[in-house]
Amino acid sequence: MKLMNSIQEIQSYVAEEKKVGRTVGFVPTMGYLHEGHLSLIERAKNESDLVVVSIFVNPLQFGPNEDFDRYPRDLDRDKKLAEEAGADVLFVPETQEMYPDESVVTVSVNKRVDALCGETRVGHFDGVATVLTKLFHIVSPDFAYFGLKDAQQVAVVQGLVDDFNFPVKVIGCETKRESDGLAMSSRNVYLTEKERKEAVHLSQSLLKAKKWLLDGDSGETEQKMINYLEEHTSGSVEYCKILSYPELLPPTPDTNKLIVAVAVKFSKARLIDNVILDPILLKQGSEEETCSVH
Ligand SMILES: Nc1ncnc2c1ncn2[C@@H]1O[C@H](COP(=O)(O)OP(=O)(O)OP(=O)(O)O)[C@@H](O)[C@H]1O
Ligand SMILES: CC(C)(CO)[C@@H](O)C(=O)[O-]
Ligand code: BAL
Repeated sequence: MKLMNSIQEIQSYVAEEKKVGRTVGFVPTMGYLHEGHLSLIERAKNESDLVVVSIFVNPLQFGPNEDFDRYPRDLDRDKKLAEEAGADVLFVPETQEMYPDESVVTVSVNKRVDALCGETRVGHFDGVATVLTKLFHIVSPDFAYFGLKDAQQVAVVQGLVDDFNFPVKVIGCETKRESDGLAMSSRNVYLTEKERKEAVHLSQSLLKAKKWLLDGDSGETEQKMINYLEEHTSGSVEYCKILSYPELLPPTPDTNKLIVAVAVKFSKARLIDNVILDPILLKQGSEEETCSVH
């Protein structure tokens, strides 16, 4: 695996590879890799000739009171894990390399950002869209892999790619979970022992929501989820929402994909999770196809 820090170096390397007909799979990350990230790298390896992984903790997507400064970092461990999973190039730019001018031109997204994390982390998706616009130009991927744990990010990035005609296929990949159902996340390391035990209730609330949706409407189910999470965790519930996916609008009888999404703030970690459901299969009670939580 080649480690690259310079934009010019990776751009020329990828250009040479593409000249000889190799396809490029890209996995953008903020590092502190876990099995969720590794599953994206492994999938990219199966589907493309050259796998590029980036590690960049993007300051533009963090709010002023968020955890940019203490975001977990361990480059030596990441190098080893990325290589073992099949990365060919690990791109790790410094902030100065990505944003040499303080007054960087930013991308502003207005689609699929008025709900969920877009509503509570104002400006977050502008930061994500800005860094991905740069990274897509730098890496020129044919395929870009994203985890559905961040389902809103997948929806927003798909909108960006469609509307700005990026020649890249966005691939949303299933959420990897710990054995008790907790979605893997770099931020899980911030949880205290007690919070780690409580955190299982995020995925449990999604499973319960499936049952509650059969008995009641989405408004009632959202309230039941809030009550459940308030009862079973010490965290503060930021949202429990049921919306259409990927549009992220209130569901109607014609909605053919629903997302049930939660965000809970613990003392040092804000965790999110979701499940994407097919309302018709939900009514028919097909467990397997309606829920990817377990
Ligand atoms: N459990 C998971 N399963 C599959 N993909 C994941 C998982 N967790 C993160 N990813 C994906 O990995 C990519 C990089 O994410 P990132 O580096 O922010 O990791 P993270 O664990 O989501 O971190 P954070 O705790 O900051 O949310 C994103 O596309 C993200 O959706
Ligand atoms: C896609 C991404 C790497 C952009 O900084 C980040 O939002 C993430 O890790 O999900
Ligand atoms: N995986 C999401 C990136 C963020 O929380 O900023």
